Amino acid sequence: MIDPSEDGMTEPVVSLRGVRADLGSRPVLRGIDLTVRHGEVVALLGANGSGKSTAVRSVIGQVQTAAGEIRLFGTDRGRFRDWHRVGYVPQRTTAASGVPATVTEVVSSGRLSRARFGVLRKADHAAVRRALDLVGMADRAKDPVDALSGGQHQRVLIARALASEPELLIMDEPMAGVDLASQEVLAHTLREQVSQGATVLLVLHELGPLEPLIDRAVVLRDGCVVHDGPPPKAVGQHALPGHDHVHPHAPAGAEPIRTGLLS
Ligand SMILES: Nc1ncnc2c1ncn2[C@@H]1O[C@H](COP(=O)(O)OP(=O)(O)OP(=O)(O)O)[C@@H](O)[C@H]1O
Repeated sequence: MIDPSEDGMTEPVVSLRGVRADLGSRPVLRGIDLTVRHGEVVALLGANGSGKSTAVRSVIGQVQTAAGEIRLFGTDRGRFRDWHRVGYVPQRTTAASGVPATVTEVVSSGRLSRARFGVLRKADHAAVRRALDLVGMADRAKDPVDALSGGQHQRVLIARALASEPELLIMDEPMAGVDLASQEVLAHTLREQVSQGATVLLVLHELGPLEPLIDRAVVLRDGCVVHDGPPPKAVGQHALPGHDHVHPHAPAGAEPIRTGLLS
């Protein structure tokens, strides 16, 4: 029988094997394995400080790893150069504040990885407009990002990631601090991307409105993977719209694997 892992077509889009990372001399990732296959939507869940952001930041090379192997589209991360194939939405910060950039300028910066010699051409400007349209921000194109609400700002960061028309989207808590209207726009945008074949790795605190999109959940605790499989049901139900909290303990009688995964 042919081992599908040896078939180039089924090479995972993201693969981490035994990845360890230390931050400030403290072990934050303690040997994690994570695989995201073509077209999959994988949620990385876990309590505060469990290592979710560190894991995705190690994938895009923002965190140095102490051991293990990371591959992107089958290539060792150290040798990977096709960064236009990857769209990254960082955990929302106040990065925009004080920066006198317009919405279009911010989104255009996400297209530079595709632009030849760093010059945006007609097709690039069209891709930027498409990305703005996708997140419903075309009418704010000329506004300074400083003038936007938190949810609108997040939409702009997502448009920036989409501007390079990436095959892999990595998002760190895209729904955090985002108003309901923007959450719906983001869920819709993500649905569109997924229906067009995008592969998605999402850091989430709770599944929330993205729950129907999630194929698999990987749960971290103290820098280790404690669950890799179907999204934890108990958590999912509580994370549906109308539930803005996650119970620290699963109800009595719940399957052990689902108990307190996020606590
Ligand atoms: N630059 C750093 N230096 C030292 N420790 C760090 C640094 N960045 C993160 N940490 C620590 O590493 C641990 C994991 O952080 P990380 O941000 O990956 O967790 P997380 O699961 O994404 O948490 P959250 O849900 O709060 O974002 C935390 O204890 C955090 O305090």
